[in-house]
Formats: sequence, structure tokens, C-alpha cells
Amino acid sequence: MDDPVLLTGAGGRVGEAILQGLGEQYDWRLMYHNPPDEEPDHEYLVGDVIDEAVVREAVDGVGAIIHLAGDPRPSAPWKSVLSNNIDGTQKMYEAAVEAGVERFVYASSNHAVGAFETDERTPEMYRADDDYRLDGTELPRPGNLYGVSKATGEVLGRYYHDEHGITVCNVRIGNLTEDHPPIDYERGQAMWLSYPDCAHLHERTLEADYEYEIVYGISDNDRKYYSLERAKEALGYEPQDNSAEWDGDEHVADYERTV
Ligand SMILES: NC(=O)C1=CN([C@@H]2O[C@H](COP(=O)(O)OP(=O)(O)OC[C@H]3O[C@@H](n4cnc5c(N)ncnc54)[C@H](O)[C@@H]3O)[C@@H](O)[C@H]2O)C=CC1
Ligand SMILES: O=C1O[C@H](COP(=O)(O)O)[C@@H](O)[C@H](O)[C@H]1O
Repeated sequence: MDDPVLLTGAGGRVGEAILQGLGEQYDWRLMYHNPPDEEPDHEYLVGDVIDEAVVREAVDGVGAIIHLAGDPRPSAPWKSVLSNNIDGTQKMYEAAVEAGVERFVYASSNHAVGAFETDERTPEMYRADDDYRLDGTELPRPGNLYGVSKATGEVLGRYYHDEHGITVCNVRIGNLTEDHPPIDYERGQAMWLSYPDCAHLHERTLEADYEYEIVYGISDNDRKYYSLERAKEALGYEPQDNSAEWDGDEHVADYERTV
């Protein structure tokens, strides 16, 4: 990707992971909701993703967008997800196709499919010896309105890809935590995404050759109920981390990351 890449929600946790890993690798344009505390190392602008004028300015001249901005709370109320997540994503897509942006990477969520975690399947599905897998071909099945908003973002991508030809990757992100997996939280360990794997996965979404994809964004955890096959096959994702190699916040496996 030679053209600039727009990163919305740049001040958040996922943005931090991506910039930690890929800060030097791309010509970034960062979009913040509020003025950042420190002067960023990259070109940036401040604004709301539902403000059409700001969004047009944000997408002007970029080759790709990683769209993270939104309300990330699983408990978020409808009013917030309708505006920040659904309307904001539609406005980003509309501006992107008008400006001729080639590629749109969308931060979807495990919560788009959270209701597959039924009482009958849990907690067994969170464990390493359980072979239940979601692979991205299943229909969305949200367990909250936040999940509904994330599933809607995926469908917006389907529409803008089919009608306007923009390349789209929806990443159903698991549970991103820095330094170590969530402690005493089986679900979180099953869907842990390390910071380095998050950066690497997003690099692949910018570099790989694909049309429209839905992939799961987790590390290569022994415990898992999301298949990584599509991310590996379509994107060339090669995760390096595994929540099983941690005991609380202690790394107990004798290995070194290569990325
Ligand atoms: N952190 C995680 O484990 C996961 C995150 N995600 C998704 O990834 C994205 C980023 O999540 P995080 O970095 O964790 O959240 P965050 O809250 O740390 O960052 C989100 C950023 O978006 C900005 N934002 C919110 N509404 C906005 C608006 N209307 N206009 C402009 N900017 C706006 C916020 O100011 C914030 O800086 C979200 O879309 C979230 O749904 C999905 C699954 C898991
Ligand atoms: O989509 C998201 O998912 C993660 C994991 O969900 P949780 O319900 O197990 O915490 C969440 O931490 C993050 O805030 C959210 O955006």
C-alpha cells in the first residue's frame, strides 16, 4: 500500500496496537474524536465520523481505510451505536466510494456472533478440548445491540462492495489486551488477540489480495471457538501468540516472537 492509510479511532486501544506495530510502515492519516494529548508522529485530523464534511476531508487522497471509530461497549445503548457505529460507518463508506478509496477494513466484533454462546455450549466451548468452531460463513447472531451495530457494519460493507466495488475486510476482533491475556476469564482467553498479532493481522488486511472477507481476529490460542482458517487463507495471517502460554500475567512458554 503506497497511498496514505486513514486510521479512524486512532486514539483507542486497537489503534494503539496497530500503530505500535505498523507506525513506521505506512503513511498514516490519523483521525481522532478529540484533540490528542500529545502531538502525533503522523498527519492527523480531529472530528466526528457522523460529520460528513470532516469525513470527506479524512478520506481525500487515501488508498485504504481502517475504520475503528465507534462505541466499543458491549452494553452501549441503541442511541449511541445507531449514531457512532452504524451511521458513522455508513458515512465513512459513502465518502470512501465517492473519493475512489480502494480498500476498507472494518473493526467488527465477536459480539456480532455472541449469541452462538448458548447455555448448552458454554463454558465447554471456551476450552481447548472442545472442537466447536465459528468460521465466518455463519449468519450474524448478536447478543446485544452493540453486536447488532457491528453486524450491520459488515452488511454495509457487503453492499458497498457489491454495488461500488470497494474491497472490504471485516475483522471480527476478539478480546485485545496488551502484554498478557485476560486473567481468570475463559471467554477472553479463547478470543485473546495480542497487540503484535493485531498489528500483523491489519497489515495483512492492507496487503493481501481479496474482494470481500469476514475473518476472526484472535491469536492462535489453544482455547478457541473461532476458526483462523479464513484469515490464514485469504490474508496470509500468521499469528504468533497463544493465551495457553501464559499463567496469569506470567509468560510460561519458552518461545520468542519473530515479528
Ligand atoms: N478492543 C477490543 O477488544 C475490540 C474492539 N472492537 C472494535 O474495535 C474498534 C476500536 O475499539 P477500541 O480501540 O477498543 O475502542 P476505544 O474506545 O479505545 O477506541 C475507539 C475510538 O473511537 C473514537 N470514536 C468513538 N466514536 C466516534 C465518533 N463518532 N467519531 C470519531 N471517533 C469516535 C473514540 O474517541 C475512541 O478513541 C471499535 O469499533 C470496537 O467496536 C471489536 C472487538 C474487540
Ligand atoms: O467487541 C468487543 O469485545 C471485547 C470482548 O468482549 P467481552 O464482552 O468479553 O469483554 C470487549 O472487551 C471490547 O470492549 C468490545 O469492543
